[in-house]
Amino acid sequence: MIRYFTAGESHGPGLTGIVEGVPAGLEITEEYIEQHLVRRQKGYGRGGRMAFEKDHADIQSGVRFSKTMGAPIALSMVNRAYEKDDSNWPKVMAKDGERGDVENITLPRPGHADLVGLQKYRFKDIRPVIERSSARETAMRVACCSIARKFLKEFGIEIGGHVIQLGKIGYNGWDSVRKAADPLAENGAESIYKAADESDVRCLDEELSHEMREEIKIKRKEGTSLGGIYEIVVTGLPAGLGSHVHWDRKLDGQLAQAIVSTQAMKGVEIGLGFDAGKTHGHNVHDEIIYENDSFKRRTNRLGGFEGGMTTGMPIIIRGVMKPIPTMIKPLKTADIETKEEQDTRYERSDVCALPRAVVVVESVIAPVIANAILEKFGGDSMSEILERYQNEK
Ligand SMILES: Cc1cc2nc3c(=O)[nH]c(=O)nc-3n(C[C@H](O)[C@H](O)[C@H](O)COP(=O)(O)O)c2cc1C
Ligand SMILES: C=C(O[C@@H]1CC(C(=O)O)=C[C@@H](OP(=O)(O)O)[C@H]1O)C(=O)O
Repeated sequence: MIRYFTAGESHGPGLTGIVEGVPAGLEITEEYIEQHLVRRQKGYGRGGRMAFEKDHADIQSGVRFSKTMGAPIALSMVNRAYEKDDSNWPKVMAKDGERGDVENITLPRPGHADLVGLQKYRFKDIRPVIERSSARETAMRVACCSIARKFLKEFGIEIGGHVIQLGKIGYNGWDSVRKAADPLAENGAESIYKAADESDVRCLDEELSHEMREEIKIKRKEGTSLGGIYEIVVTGLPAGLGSHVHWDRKLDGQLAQAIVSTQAMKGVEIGLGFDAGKTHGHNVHDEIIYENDSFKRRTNRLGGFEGGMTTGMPIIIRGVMKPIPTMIKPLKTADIETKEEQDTRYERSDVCALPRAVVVVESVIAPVIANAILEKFGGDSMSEILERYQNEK
């Protein structure tokens, strides 16, 4: 079973990741990981920080001559924000010594982890909460999960995501999204992300991309922020990953958990999702056919899942990201020291991180699916698992 841990503060010296349970013999390089790190940094609506961070994960252990050894893989990444010549962060984030004149942050931002994190850990300063709740952590998540993504690729399983709604701009219903994404998915879901990456808002539709960009411009000027909805497609799956027999073995539920555990994610839908509740059964269930020696579904409105198991059709899963909590135009908040009403204080922030978040969500679902493969076809080395996969799938 693949597990990963991340450590590190947003403005500390760097981020650390440990990925445990990766079988021996998987080819992995820093260059492979970096391509997804670079993708995560790109997107219209990003804030100033992404202009100078150059995310790169150093492989510290577990890999020899570009192949995994079955041992834990340790990754490390520097925060350029900390290292810059004019940086105050070594002083603010010092691991020892006296606090000196480092100010307390006392104005919690509604929608961020600030107030509850402070209440929970009994801090008098919001800084420690900001540092760990920040989506800076997603840089290391992407690095760790890219290894699982590479594992899946060895089985022909590909993941690709795209933006389908940004604020009020988006596709006109399920069929119009399918028209844009499904022809690409026929060549594997990576075709979806490669096409979406051509757009700086990660939308497959040129006209919508333009409107989304304009919407970000407007909302930035207004001093507010935006979220939206994305769709992730996974292709090349065998039928029967996950299980119907117990709640925590249902793969669709596990994927939802991975997505909602990502900063700012507020919901998940699978296939038609919430729209399935607005129509009748004949518009929802996918008829079964037998074609080219295997069972298939005539349509894929249930997004590749029945009974918590993959049907063998592509997984289609969507998530919603709320608008960014840090905004130029203030909201009201209460100072944690004086308890007086105040305007929130603005610090550098993304206006819309949705295009970047697509890469994070593509990544966080990879270990979940990789573990379903390991559960069914498991082994200690890639050759052993691939052998079983070929014989048994
Ligand atoms: C890729 C990405 C970038 C983000 N950038 C910012 C940001 O610049 N400013 C901000 O206030 N929140 C940003 N967020 C959202 C916060 O991290 C998130 O709202 C916060 O951690 C609270 O957690 P919750 O929204 O899951 O409740 C970002 C989220 C993601 C996924
Ligand atoms: C650093 C990243 O995202 C950060 C996520 C984030 C937040 O509050 O979640 C706040 C911002 O941090 P800063 O104030 O240092 O600019 C973003 O830049 C990143 O994605 O690598």
